[in-house]
Amino acid sequence: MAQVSIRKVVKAYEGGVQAVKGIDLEIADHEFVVLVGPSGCGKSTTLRMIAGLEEITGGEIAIGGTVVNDIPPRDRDIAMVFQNYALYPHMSVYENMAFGLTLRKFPKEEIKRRVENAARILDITPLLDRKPKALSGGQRQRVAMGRAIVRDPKVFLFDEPLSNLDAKLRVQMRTEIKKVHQTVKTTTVYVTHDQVEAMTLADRVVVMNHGIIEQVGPPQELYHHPKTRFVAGFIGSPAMNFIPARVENGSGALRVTLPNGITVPVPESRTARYQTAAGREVLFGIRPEHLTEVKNLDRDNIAVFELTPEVIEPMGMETLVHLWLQGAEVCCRIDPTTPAEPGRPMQFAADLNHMHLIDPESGKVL
Ligand SMILES: Nc1ncnc2c1ncn2[C@@H]1O[C@H](COP(=O)(O)OP(=O)(O)OP(=O)(O)O)[C@@H](O)[C@H]1O
Repeated sequence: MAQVSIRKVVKAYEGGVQAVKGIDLEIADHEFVVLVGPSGCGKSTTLRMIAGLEEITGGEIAIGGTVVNDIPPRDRDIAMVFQNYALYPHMSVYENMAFGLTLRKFPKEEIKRRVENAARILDITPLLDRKPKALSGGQRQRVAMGRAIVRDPKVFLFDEPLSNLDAKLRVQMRTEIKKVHQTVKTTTVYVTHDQVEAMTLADRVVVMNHGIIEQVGPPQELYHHPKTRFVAGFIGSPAMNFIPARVENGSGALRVTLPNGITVPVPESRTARYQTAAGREVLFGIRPEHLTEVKNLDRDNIAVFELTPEVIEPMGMETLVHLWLQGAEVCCRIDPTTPAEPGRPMQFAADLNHMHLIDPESGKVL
């Protein structure tokens, strides 16, 4: 049985904005699901409907098999962690973590056991007597998570919990959240606009755009097999290159022609799939990591062609090369030891096992 079921859920705000346009999603027990998408895509609204903080306009949400449409937030057996940790300033860390249980009239001993256990998981035992003002941002975030853990709810809901932290702390807390989930295994729904956070945390990523779900899948599946241009461009950093191209059928073999007379042969394994695109304009999609300097030419399905770098960005572990092909920006990832200079043409190799063709009209990956 799914722990959270979202069935044909619609949310229309007053004034007619349809923030969520009939989405379906089944979240399994113990699963960590991340809702990700650009600002305004409806991810927070979806989370708030699961929490009961926002009324549902249509459809139904069930938690643990019970439809909760008409059940108030406090009776939904969920715990929510927000970006502003909302700790009570006059209470100690212990009291902040215990508060929800005290309200629910848990026995003192049970409260102590749960708070101490959560403090151990989060490594904040030495902080239990402190007040929130004597804590760093990361420590406050741990206390906020502690408050959720002690409740032992069916579902954790996280709404951009790391967005107030600096870049370094974000990465640390991300690992911390993953570690906590591996320990307590509580079903989690997590909202972020950061695709790296989504990829690193999720068992399954839900990519939302304009109030709909574009694609749901494990991180690797979204990376390797995006179904739409939106997902292809959203997942991965730097983003996938989209180069205007045309599919040609020459003497039985399919090939893709790119600007500047560059031609790439379609790998045999893709011929049947792309046959219907013959004679059509497409977008040739390739990630920067699959468009590199020429090195291991023994691999199958490599196309080599000359390009002229325009901007070079050394990143330490790698170097990014930017260039423009008839207006389309193209980014390539090369080894930092490979010499590259703006204006000096060099050979690049495209790994065609990782190419994508996209219908420019529908945005669908072919
Ligand atoms: N209370 C509200 N009243 C009217 N419209 C709203 C309200 N809350 C959100 N919206 C609108 O609904 C849409 C989805 O908002 P939502 O906050 O769910 O998006 P989001 O993907 O979480 O974005 P962000 O990352 O910016 O929070 C947006 O167009 C937003 O302007």
